[in-house]
Amino acid sequence: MIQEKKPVLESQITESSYAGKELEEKIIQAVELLISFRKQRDEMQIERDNAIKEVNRFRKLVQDDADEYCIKNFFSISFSDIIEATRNFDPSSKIGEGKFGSVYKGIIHHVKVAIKMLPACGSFSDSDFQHKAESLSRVRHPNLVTLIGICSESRSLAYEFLENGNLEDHLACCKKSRPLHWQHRIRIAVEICSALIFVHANDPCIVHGNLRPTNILLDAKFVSKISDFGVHLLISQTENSNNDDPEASIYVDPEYIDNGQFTVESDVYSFGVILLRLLTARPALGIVRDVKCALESGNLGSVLDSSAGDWPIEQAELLAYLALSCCEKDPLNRPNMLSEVWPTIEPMRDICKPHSDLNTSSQGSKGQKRIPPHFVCPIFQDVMEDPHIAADGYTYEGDAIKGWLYSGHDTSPMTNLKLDTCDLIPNYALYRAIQEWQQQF
Ligand SMILES: Nc1ncnc2c1ncn2[C@@H]1O[C@H](COP(=O)(O)OP(=O)(O)OP(=O)(O)O)[C@@H](O)[C@H]1O
Repeated sequence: MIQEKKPVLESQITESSYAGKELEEKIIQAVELLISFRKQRDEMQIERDNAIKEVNRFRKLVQDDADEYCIKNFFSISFSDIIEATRNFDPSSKIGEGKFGSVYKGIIHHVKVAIKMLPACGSFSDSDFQHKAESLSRVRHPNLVTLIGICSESRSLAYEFLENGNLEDHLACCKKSRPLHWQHRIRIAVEICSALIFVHANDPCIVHGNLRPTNILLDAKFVSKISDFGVHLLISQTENSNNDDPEASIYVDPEYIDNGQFTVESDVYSFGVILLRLLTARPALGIVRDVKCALESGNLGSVLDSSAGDWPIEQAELLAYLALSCCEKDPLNRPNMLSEVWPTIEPMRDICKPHSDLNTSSQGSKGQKRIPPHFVCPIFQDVMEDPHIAADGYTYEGDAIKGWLYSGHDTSPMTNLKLDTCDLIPNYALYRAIQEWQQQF
């Protein structure tokens, strides 16, 4: 019996010894593969570490460049410069009067500026004031009026000068201001929203706290910019509480009146009242009630400002409801700027022509200059003011690409491919080229 099974067993032994050898070889191969994978992993880790170092070095370069850019574009002004620019505070140089003091126009270091005189006797030292103002000047956005210099001695702030005055004058059609077309108004709403999202996301968060149409200024192309943001940080508490303008109080969050604290929701409230003013141009007093009544009776058209042209009723209603929700008494019931207001109003930009097409005839001649195509934002189709490079290598207007990304896109607006990163890098070279080109006209 055993003799009979012997050949079978022997062949099985031989087979298993082959199988054993095969397994051994496979194990050796697997170990070799493992060693080579480990080697590759180590090499890749080194590559990754080097790439991180490179990215950090690049980020630092960009940051240094940004700091240098801000420093170069921010200057300390002597009191004698202020006196010269305002022609010794000549009334003819005065362009406005706010709750903190007068505003003059003038030219400093060849730059046209608006000089805001703050109360001289603040509770901050000159260096504290300088430091705070410099930090504010670094917060830049195309829809914020840029603070370009200060005089600590006289507590003066020099801002970029905006040619088309404030939004209040355009809504009230005073000081020879013309009514704005509804397309302008919707764009202005989108721009204010974008700037507010930006300052609220700043670290530390900046709440405007005094948002109203006199603080929304329009540049030569009718692009709107919020002025005075952060000014309350440069003024002592007592000076800050000095607000006896009844018109201004209509824009103030009722919650602030109760607890004395400005919050992000306070700006949402003021934004709501501004939106109602853009729609109706009615006096701010009673505007919430009037628009509510008109909506309830299904007759929003009766309160819309007809001097703005034929409002698209669907969008106007959407804006009116949005504005009313911003004006809710309880801050918790107000919408979030980024997640609720922006997605509602940003798409409306599509029905508005670019600012340049809406300009009045006085800007007509500017349309004749040939615009280098790379100066034009692929999204806004307008000359860029704040060009930023995205991960797809294309340069866009900062506001446009931020809006694109904030609204949840992670693809390139040009190639439709997924972006490796949502990081944006300011394109200073292009910015300077555009500035130089614009100065030729
Ligand atoms: N950078 C600027 N460019 C052009 N005009 C400006 C500029 N800054 C201010 N002005 C003009 O001066 C006016 C007064 O400005 P200011 O900010 O002092 O006061 P306000 O906005 O009327 O009120 P508040 O003191 O509540 O801010 C503005 O409404 C605007 O017409």
